[in-house]
Amino acid sequence: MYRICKRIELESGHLLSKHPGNCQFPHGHTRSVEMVFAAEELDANDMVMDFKAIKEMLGDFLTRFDHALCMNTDDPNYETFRTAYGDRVIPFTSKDPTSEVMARTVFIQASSALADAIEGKYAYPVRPSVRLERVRVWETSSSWAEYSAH
Ligand SMILES: Nc1nc2c(c(=O)[nH]1)N=C([C@H](O)[C@H](O)COP(=O)(O)OP(=O)(O)OP(=O)(O)O)CN2
Repeated sequence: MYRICKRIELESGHLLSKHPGNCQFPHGHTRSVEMVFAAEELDANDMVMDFKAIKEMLGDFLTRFDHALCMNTDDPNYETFRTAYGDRVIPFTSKDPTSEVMARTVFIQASSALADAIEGKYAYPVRPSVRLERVRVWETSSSWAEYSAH
């Protein structure tokens, strides 16, 4: 099995409304998002898929999180922040934007983008045999969360 990983870095703010400690207050992280794709065999270019394909598929989606604030829509201040900062406040419906929740959010988007890429909707071709293995979100240099299909 061959595996490749593309890492994208984001300056990302959030607050964890349910957290008992300091994480309930707005704060920021330099997050790394790692996306791992796998295939049994390499393609005609001796790749699982081109790294550039991953950026093409997911770059715009992830850029939305850069210099943005992720918030639980149940937070009592959500509407105030949203009114002040518009789409720079990214809603998480009744969930805290923990690393675990963000990893699952990116995984779902990456699964959908991979299906589109296999159908030929992007410039870089991707074979049907390529699969998304997991998404890992680094919150700090010592903490990460991962989401995978199994
Ligand atoms: N399972 C999770 N636990 C925590 C999350 C999370 O997303 N998932 N998030 C936080 C906070 O956002 C916090 O900013 C990060 O916590 P932590 O890794 O403890 O950060 P520190 O910089 O304080 O880490 P140290 O290694 O202790 O310096 C909290 N928990």
